[in-house]
Amino acid sequence: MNTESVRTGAIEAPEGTNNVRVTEFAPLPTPAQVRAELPADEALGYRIQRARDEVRAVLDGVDSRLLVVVGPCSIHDTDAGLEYARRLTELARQHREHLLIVMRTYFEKPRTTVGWKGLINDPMLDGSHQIADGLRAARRFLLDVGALGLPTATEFLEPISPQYMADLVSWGAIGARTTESQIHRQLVSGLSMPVGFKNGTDGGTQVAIDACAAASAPQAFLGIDDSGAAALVSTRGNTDAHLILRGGAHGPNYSAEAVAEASAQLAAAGQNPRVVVDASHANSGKDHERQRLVIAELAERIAVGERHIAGIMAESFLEPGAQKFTPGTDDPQRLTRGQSITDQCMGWDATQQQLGELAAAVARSQ
Ligand SMILES: O=C[C@H](O)[C@H](O)COP(=O)(O)O
Ligand SMILES: C=C(OP(=O)(O)O)C(=O)O
Repeated sequence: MNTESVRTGAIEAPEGTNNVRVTEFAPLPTPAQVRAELPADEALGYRIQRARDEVRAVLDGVDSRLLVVVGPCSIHDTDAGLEYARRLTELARQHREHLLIVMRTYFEKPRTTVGWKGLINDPMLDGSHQIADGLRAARRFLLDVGALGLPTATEFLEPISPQYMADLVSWGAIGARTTESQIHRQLVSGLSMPVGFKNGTDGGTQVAIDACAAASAPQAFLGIDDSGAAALVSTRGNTDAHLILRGGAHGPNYSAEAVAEASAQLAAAGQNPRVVVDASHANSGKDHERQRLVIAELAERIAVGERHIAGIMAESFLEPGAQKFTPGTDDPQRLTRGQSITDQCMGWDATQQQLGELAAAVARSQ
């Protein structure tokens, strides 16, 4: 049936009603297969458990350090990503008394409209969508970063991929575009690590506070199990859900007043009043130079005793800024090494300096 046959009343031979717009179903390896191919050893498992406990302690204010979730907007080149991880490992050691540094290892990108959707979705960066390879590449990268002793952070964008790699992640995020989604709230209720919900793209914090309440409750929903089979998933609830302030359509929300207001809203809702502040996204107008100013202001406030800020997020890579990249149009071989192909990032020198300032601020506050 098409609009012409509706207009004329002509009856066409039925083509079936199922999956009319699907062009292909390509089987993927199961989560159990990928985890068996790329296993985590016992020592790494122990370190991940410990890092999750430390993140929880910082979020709860039991550990007086500052959580710092820092790294590229997205991982598109695992070799450059690993070079960044090695450098960050050194900084994490240097500042371990004051900062708990967790590396952003983001493999799934939500897009405002269309664009490259991350290493899992398109690991060849050419629109070929070799997702089986993407899942393996993401897992391998997490293992390599884990082997350096650096904890990892990622955004969970949909409910299938976590089965392939969430065992290697110490801190998770739900993005501004999906915080209101019941699917994501249910997912978080079963995730093993602390997870932050971003405020909405309009700047609204209530959706994220509602998300924390939904995620902390036990849930039952449709998912997949280790063998990739559809399953009824029943969860205990994630009591480590928290709020991330990332600014919104009406501007930033990292001011002392905005943080205090969000914190009071959280407390009134019975949620953790301590928040993570994202120095990037709408808090910096997606301008990497502005992240520096945001972090400098937050450091000053932390130094003089502001207690509602449990953590800071920043986007950073080897080179400053970002380069325009469209899969299928631009040549991945011509990309500048170590520079973001999604949001603008601080370069390495600025990153070193900003983390130093944050560590000094925490030291002054203690
Ligand atoms: O952090 C990533 C981006 O802000 C988000 O994925 C949206 O990006 P886009 O507006 O370029 O699609
Ligand atoms: C997509 C991200 O952020 P937001 O959801 O705040 O836009 C991100 O942190 O990569």
